[in-house]
Amino acid sequence: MSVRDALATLVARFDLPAGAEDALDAYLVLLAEDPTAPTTVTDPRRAVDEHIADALVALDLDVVRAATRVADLGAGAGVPGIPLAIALPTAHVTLVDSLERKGAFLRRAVDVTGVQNVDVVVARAEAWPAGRELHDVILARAVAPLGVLAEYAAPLLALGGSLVAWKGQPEPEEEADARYAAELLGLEVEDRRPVTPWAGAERRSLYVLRKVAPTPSRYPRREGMARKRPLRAADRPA
Ligand SMILES: C[S@@+](CC[C@H](N)C(=O)[O-])C[C@H]1O[C@@H](n2cnc3c(N)ncnc32)[C@H](O)[C@@H]1O
Repeated sequence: MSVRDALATLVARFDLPAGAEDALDAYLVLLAEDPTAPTTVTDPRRAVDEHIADALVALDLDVVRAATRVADLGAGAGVPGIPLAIALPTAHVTLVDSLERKGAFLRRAVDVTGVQNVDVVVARAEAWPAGRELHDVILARAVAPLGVLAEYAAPLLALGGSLVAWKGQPEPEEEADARYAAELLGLEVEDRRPVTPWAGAERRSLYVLRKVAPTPSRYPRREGMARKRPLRAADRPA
């Protein structure tokens, strides 16, 4: 199947708005042609599956379809935030990455796709106070273990909002740590949805952690701590 045919299939599968196919195609061209693109998946046919379909599969979740204020933490080359911003033109999407060179690429991606509902923030997720409690959905793919993501996301979510995290097959320990972190942060692990973004994709799931209580103001801990000293189930007081 050609790249255009594969994109047209995704447009139909996810009922994407007018103009989405051209915008996604422009994004694929940028990934393929910009030598600074921060991804190893630059071949457009592979990128349709591994970037575009993998991002859009989150539209299977009602919380994502209904989102109005979204942030993609550790957006890198723009996945999943750019494809989802194209799919959800009435949502505002903030792409957050800690590195300026990623921010520069993300700004180019916003330009070439023509998306109007996106802004780019260069900051660490845990050092972005302006984002606190603003979001109904936080997205994260390939950024950190689930418990660490919970600490990044919880303060940024409004009550009732959800962290949606792309995961392969986490070890039971990662899941146990995430459940413990969630308890401390005011989150609840609500769903682990197996997904098949493209034919043949294996062992992929979306975790949904909903914010059910205010996050204590001591979170996030200071920059780098969530990663360096993650909240662990093994440290649960007896
Ligand atoms: C492996 S890349 C994944 C990029 C993209 N989400 C994807 O799936 O293709 C991880 C990205 O997260 C960023 N990152 C790591 N820790 C971060 C943090 N605490 N806050 C913001 N960005 C972070 C890195 O700079 C990098 O661009």
